[in-house]
Amino acid sequence: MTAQDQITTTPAIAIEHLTKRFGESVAVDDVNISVPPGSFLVLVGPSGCGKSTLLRMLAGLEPPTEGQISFGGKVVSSGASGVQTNAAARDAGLVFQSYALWPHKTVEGNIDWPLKVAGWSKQKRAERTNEVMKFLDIEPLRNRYPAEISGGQQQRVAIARTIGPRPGILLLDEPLSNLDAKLRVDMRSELMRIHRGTKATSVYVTHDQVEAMTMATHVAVLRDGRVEQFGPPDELLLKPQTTFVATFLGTPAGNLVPVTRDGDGFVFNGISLAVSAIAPHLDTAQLLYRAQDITVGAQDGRPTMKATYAESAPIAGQSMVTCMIGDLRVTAMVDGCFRAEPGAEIDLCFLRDPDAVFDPDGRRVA
Ligand SMILES: Nc1ncnc2c1ncn2[C@@H]1O[C@H](COP(=O)(O)OP(=O)(O)OP(=O)(O)O)[C@@H](O)[C@H]1O
Repeated sequence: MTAQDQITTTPAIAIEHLTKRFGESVAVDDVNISVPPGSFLVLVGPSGCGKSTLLRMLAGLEPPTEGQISFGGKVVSSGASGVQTNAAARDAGLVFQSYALWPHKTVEGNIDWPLKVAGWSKQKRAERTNEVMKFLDIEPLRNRYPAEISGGQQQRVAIARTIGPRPGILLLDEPLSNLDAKLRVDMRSELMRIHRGTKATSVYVTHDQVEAMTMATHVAVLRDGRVEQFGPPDELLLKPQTTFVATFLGTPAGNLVPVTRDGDGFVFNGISLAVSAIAPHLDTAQLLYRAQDITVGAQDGRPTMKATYAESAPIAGQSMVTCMIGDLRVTAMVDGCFRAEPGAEIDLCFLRDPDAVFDPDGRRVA
């Protein structure tokens, strides 16, 4: 069952045939995504793939050229009919990469302002401001100005300001990218707590696949404005439908080995890696091997080939070893600490059959 099939209730967000053109260039190209209420949808992909443009259309900051967006069954943007509910009336809160706090307002003033604009009474505003400051652990900062608090604290204030009016949809555009590595990891857990606490449906843009895989209930991998694959994170990781997804997701990313049919086998570098029966209709293919399915050192009965050692990095008690077979970069895993002289010849052993087989165009065939 795909993520799409699981939607039995009205989707919180339904994106249908959504396209955005800027002159001749297509930033978002016929995107279709639906998610149920309470989902954490992550839009992930390389720079320029259209993530921010898609989020800006969800926020009502950019009208679509074609297609439509519905929130809870109500159309909020439509290229055809010209419906374009303005940003403030969408029940959606937006958190940017740059926190954009009002510099002349205190922390409390920043959080209070959107409530005031929305017409909340003074007492209700005070109650809600205190509640979100407590929720985000920023009460002691209430009288400070943005310039007097750290980047991580500013980010918390920006989030508090956005969730204050209780938006049904939370839109987050690379909100952690200005934070250092440790704070990013802490804030990831924090954002998930906030997501659960607010019960909002969240859409989160990132180019960091680790962030995507940790936080998402649903992931859309974007490439050149199109959805390459959409589904729960595990489905994308375990069953990538294209070589792009297979090599974009996962830590370390999967290895793709180009092979050619030779008799009964698919051969790379003169060594038969798999029986050609796994893709009988193909003369050439690309085989996916996870890093953990390749190691250093020959083993009986398993295909082994010579490679040139490049580098290694420790990862959770293992070494992630990078080496070259001709022009092909391969990542393997070795238990414990492994180092060699860069340029040294090592044996690489393929421990298991390939995880997936792709045709020359990058589509999964097995
Ligand atoms: N206002 C605009 N006018 C013209 N082209 C634009 C405009 N905004 C975005 N684009 C183009 O649309 C494409 C998608 O841009 P977008 O910012 O959505 O990508 P992104 O995936 O968010 O990238 P990044 O991760 O680098 O922020 C890019 O080719 C970009 O140059």
